Amino acid sequence: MHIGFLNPQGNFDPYDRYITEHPDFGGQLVYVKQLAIAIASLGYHVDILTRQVVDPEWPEFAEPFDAYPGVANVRIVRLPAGPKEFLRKELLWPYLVRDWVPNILKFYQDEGALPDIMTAHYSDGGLAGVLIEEKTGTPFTFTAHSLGAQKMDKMKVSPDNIAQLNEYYYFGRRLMVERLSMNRSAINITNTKLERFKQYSHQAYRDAVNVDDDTRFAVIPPGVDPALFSTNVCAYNEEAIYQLVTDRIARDITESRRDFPAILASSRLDPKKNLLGLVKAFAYSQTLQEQANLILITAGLENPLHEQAKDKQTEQTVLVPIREVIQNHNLWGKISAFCVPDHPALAATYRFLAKRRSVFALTSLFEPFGLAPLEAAAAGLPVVVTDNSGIRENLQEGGNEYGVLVNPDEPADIARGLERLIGNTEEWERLARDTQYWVLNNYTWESTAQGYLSAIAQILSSPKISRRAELLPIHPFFLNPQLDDDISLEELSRLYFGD
Ligand SMILES: O=c1ccn([C@@H]2O[C@H](COP(=O)(O)OP(=O)(O)O[C@H]3O[C@H](CO)[C@@H](O)[C@H](O)[C@H]3O)[C@@H](O)[C@H]2O)c(=O)[nH]1
Ligand SMILES: O=P(O)(O)OC[C@H]1O[C@](O)(CO)[C@@H](O)[C@@H]1O
Repeated sequence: MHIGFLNPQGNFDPYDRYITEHPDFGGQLVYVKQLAIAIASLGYHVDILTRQVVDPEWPEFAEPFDAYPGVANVRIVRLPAGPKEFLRKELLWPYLVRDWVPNILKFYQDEGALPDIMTAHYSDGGLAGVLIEEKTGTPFTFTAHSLGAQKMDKMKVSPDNIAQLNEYYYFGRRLMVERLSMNRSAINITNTKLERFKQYSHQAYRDAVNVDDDTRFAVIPPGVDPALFSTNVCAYNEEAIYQLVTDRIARDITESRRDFPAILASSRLDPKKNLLGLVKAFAYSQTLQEQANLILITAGLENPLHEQAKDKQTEQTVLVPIREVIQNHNLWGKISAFCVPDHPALAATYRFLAKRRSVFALTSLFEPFGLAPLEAAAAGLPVVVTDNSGIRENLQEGGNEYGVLVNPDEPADIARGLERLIGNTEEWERLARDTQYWVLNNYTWESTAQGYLSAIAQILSSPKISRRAELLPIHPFFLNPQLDDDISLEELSRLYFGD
């Protein structure tokens, strides 16, 4: 069997140099890479279809074909879409319609056959899935990873700010495509039940899919790579990374505090990750400040507390407010922020900081799932996690507790969660040990791959007609993108706020 993965944004670098640096590298790309490799290792042919980027800033993404070293059966296929240079994911829509999808069809026409099925990732992959199926009948699964309506909720989109936010995020296009993708996919794949029942039943997706219909959903949890994230492995540059972290701490933290445990977060600089809430929690709690430093590992910037983000929106919505809290509460010397070069380095950083009983925090305003706390726990850190996340249902599996849940909107509650672990050796050791064991034994990419393969087998053996409710029409903008036809603010408001 031949499976295509539709994933236009970000890119796939065989050596993972950019996972912790690239602005559009996040959980989804880790997920697609690991899943593709796991499926291929079970004997299937996989193509990861992505966008060709010819850009001196990201030179590794220019070649049309690539592969992961030592991995058979996975091709990375890069096809042009619009301008040559890297574009953030929100700007890709028209180029996917005009170039990327036609280029995919041409590529397979030249090869003689299309894949048997596509797996589409995120709304942009979903659009390609919809258009390819419309033209060729090739079915697709849809994995949203993160839905626009929840992002809008947490950004507090209102009639007053919707126009301004839509200019940057293109929420109209995103919601419209998400509705189409969940409506027309053969199966929607979610990380958790909560994602299926709660996130997909947002009113913005009404009439697109019935969340109670078991034939339309498969809940398949993601995995963690134990060759990277565990306490029993060493990164190729383990000692060098320990030195890098020591140097960054020495650069930012007052001398007498440099050996303190860390409250550690690692994420993209996106407002939804709520690093601001974490900084506020640290500012709120004298207990935390007396016993720990706050360390923020953020993609792309060497010195985020002092260096401007490349993107104005990121600077204004994430970094400026964080610096204000630090300034107003006199937290300089207690906070460090930096980036690490790659995923092995991130794992090494976790191991280094676990030795001093640090705690990992993911305080996102909302998080569809959250690979980051799974990775941190696998590398030996206990985790404090937003209760507005898909992973929360897993953290409390079978009456157990594998992490401390906190309300991301309440800095005092985040502080309470952290205080349970910082300086509390017994509790720290219990949670670090139990959570690591649980993650490494339950979250494997092989079982994610098995979940996809059984969903795919079901799709390929069932008659097409039974897979769908009423089909939603494809909006004209996604057939031939003309600005005049773009999803209007009225359409977006109707979708999001209801009639
Ligand atoms: O500065 C950085 C940059 C990247 N990473 C890595 O990026 C990934 C982050 O993944 P995740 O925590 O899952 O967040 P997102 O990038 O936002 O991923 C989306 O897709 C994931 C897979 O479906 C879901 O788990 C998320 O909830 C969803 O928001 C992890 O592998 C991290 O190691 C960092 O930790 N720090
Ligand atoms: O915050 P959003 O827009 O929902 O996007 C989440 C997505 O962003 C990325 O982290 C980076 O583009 C993807 O890996 C992930 O699926």
